[in-house]
Amino acid sequence: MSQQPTRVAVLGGGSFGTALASIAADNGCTVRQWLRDAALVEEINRDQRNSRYLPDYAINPAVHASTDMAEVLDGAELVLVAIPSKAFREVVRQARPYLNAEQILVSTTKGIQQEGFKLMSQILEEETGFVHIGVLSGPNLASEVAQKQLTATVIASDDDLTRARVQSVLGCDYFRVYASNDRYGVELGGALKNIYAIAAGMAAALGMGENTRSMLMTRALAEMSRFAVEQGANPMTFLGLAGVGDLIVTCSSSLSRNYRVGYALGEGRTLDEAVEALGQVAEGVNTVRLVRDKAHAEGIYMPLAEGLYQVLFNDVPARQMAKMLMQGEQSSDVEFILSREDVKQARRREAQDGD
Ligand SMILES: NC(=O)c1ccc[n+]([C@@H]2O[C@H](COP(=O)([O-])OP(=O)(O)OC[C@H]3O[C@@H](n4cnc5c(N)ncnc54)[C@H](O)[C@@H]3O)[C@@H](O)[C@H]2O)c1
Ligand SMILES: O=P(O)(O)OC[C@H](O)CO
Repeated sequence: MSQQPTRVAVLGGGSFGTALASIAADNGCTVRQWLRDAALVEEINRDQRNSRYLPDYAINPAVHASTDMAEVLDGAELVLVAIPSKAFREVVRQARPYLNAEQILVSTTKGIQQEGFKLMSQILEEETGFVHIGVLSGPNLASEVAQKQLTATVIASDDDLTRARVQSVLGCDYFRVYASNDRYGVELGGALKNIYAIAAGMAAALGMGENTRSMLMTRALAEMSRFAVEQGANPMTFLGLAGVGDLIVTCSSSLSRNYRVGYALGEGRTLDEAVEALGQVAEGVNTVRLVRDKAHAEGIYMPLAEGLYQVLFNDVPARQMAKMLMQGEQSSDVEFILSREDVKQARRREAQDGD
């Protein structure tokens, strides 16, 4: 008996949503994509192009786009939500009347909601109360995924059906889907790395070298893991694709929007100019503010996030901030091996001995 193709709905007509819709269609799924822009819908259905977000890429003709949420969600077994964090809850609310508890809902969005410091899968949970909820995150520059460059990602969920279904719908010979049950850690990794990608873009524009980039990325990983542990995530997740993997690609590539915002700032543009020139969402701009405020409130040591916040929102020149960061505490390399407190104590003793 032949199996029916899986019915997949993608909410969002941006670059990542479009790339994922095409993968699912390549895998033989029945795919519908929801967009609010009628002209783009027409273009996708007529020309198999998304000239606004993925201009150079031919979309699988089996992807059917629509502005009609009811039509897109009708019969969908898997729903991928690829909407920027600012509009995420609003779109899930629009979708809610057409969703049912049998469906699998997966967020692909790497951002944080200001109210309550909520991650996107928590919003899916709050708005629906469903059990089949997951997060897709990893080193996944949409345009490379669309070009079928060999890529890997992570599906994170404590629901094994969600993990297995996403692996079968999206996994193919150029896109590998690894599984995790640390949904919170995977999702936090995806959101946090955007902060450091802005800093890396800025460092590149300022002509800083490869040693600097390596230091920045490695200390970013230490900072992200420190924050994650304080929030109750498993720090081991940060050794995987959704942690260090995504950090590497986003801090290294001018295809990253966050990196590009940082680069523009490093060239001397204002934040408003940098964001406007990008014309798309760089989630890290908002995330740095939220994470910095939370770190402040909870006494978590995050010098890089603090420094970037000062550059972005308090007009501190990036070079001056880099200098200040180099004069900060010389602490432990890997805090899970040698604690920051042990390093501090040794330095205090050394200072006393020197007196
Ligand atoms: N682009 C990537 O390389 C990539 C890769 C992995 C994950 N992501 C994550 O996926 C999320 C979505 O990314 P993307 O690149 O597909 O998005 P995008 O920024 O390219 O586009 C977002 C889409 O959402 C739509 N949208 C925005 N506000 C809306 C609203 N109020 N109502 C309805 N639609 C709205 C836009 O019209 C657009 O179609 C991002 O937040 C990002 O963190 C992106
Ligand atoms: O373009 P960015 O900076 O949103 O990054 C895209 C993806 O998150 C990379 O994995």
